[in-house]
Amino acid sequence: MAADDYTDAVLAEALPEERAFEAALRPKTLEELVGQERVREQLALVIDAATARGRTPDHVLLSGPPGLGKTTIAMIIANQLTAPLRLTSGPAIQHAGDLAAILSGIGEGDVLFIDEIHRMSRPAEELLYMAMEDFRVDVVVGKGPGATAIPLEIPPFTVVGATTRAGLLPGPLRDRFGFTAQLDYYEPADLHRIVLRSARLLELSIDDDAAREIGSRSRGTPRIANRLLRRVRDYAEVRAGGHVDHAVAQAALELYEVDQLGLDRLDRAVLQALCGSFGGGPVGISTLAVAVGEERETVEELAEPFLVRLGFLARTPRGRIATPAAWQHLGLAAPSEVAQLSFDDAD
Ligand SMILES: Nc1ncnc2c1ncn2[C@@H]1O[C@H](COP(=O)(O)OP(=O)(O)OP(=O)(O)O)[C@@H](O)[C@H]1O
Ligand SMILES: [Mg+2]
Repeated sequence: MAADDYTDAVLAEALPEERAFEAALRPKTLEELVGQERVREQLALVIDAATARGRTPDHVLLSGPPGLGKTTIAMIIANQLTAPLRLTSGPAIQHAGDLAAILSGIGEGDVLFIDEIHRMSRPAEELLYMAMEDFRVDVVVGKGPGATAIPLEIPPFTVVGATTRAGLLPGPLRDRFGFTAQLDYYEPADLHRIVLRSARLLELSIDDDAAREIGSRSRGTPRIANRLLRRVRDYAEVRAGGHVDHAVAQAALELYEVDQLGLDRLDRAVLQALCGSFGGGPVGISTLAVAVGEERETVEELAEPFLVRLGFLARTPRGRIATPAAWQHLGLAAPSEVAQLSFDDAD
């Protein structure tokens, strides 16, 4: 079975076709942003203090898993500052010259959003942190003995960096951010509100308990909540006259093979192989991948993190094992020795 035989309903990364849809649902102000109370309050303070002083705010680093609102918050920051937003991304800045070109076009007070900032090249990183600190950089033109450094003054501006891998940022660059927001997975109550809000924007009629059901299957991730809502909407339009009640939401999610906890077909296949074929483990990840007909990377990157987060799967020095909760989720009785296992970290 190939990867695309599995549903992509619960993929945390954005699917190419959903950009416009996502853009339409993005909150535009901090007040509209659901959840993340601490981050919201801290950011409001950063923005208000800067506005009161008539200065550009500190550089902001947003870190956290895909789909939790980093791009959304970057746009909100520019919006609340009524500042022009310039967008770029780490992979687009492979040479220091790429960044110098961007910096030379910066205006006073601009917000420069650098998505996937951990993927910039090392020379570009160095140029960036000089620019962030001193608002000037030396752009080296030419090579070898004939090379000359041309100073470039940059008006005060604010960098908003986003990363799913804050640990990969070099210390000196990380230190240039005056404010770092670490985004966490959302609570079911927040996702419930996000689904209701999105339904309102989509002019979709939905019952409260249906919205809660969709939220609770969204793996703590607003992007997944919005995607599931869209699929439920399709189902409701074609099969149920457009209105989403609890039964419609449940039937649609069942059709898309997203279970009560947000596990999809691949997640369940992994758990079933682990508990069925391998008696709960321990089993190596490669063997487990072969058993579900997948690449090792697919299992490791798509299924395992969520199963570990749920406490269904543990990585031990001898291989992956199923926890008692996993057996329970599959409706199976765990062998008695599982209850006594200790869960060490494999790496
Ligand atoms: N706090 C929130 N309240 C309401 N909607 C949200 C919130 N956070 C994210 N969303 C919605 O979830 C979707 C994904 O958010 P966003 O694109 O900002 O995620 P991201 O962290 O930038 O993801 P990636 O790492 O893939 O770039 C957007 O459509 C946005 O509307
Ligand atoms: Mg983003």
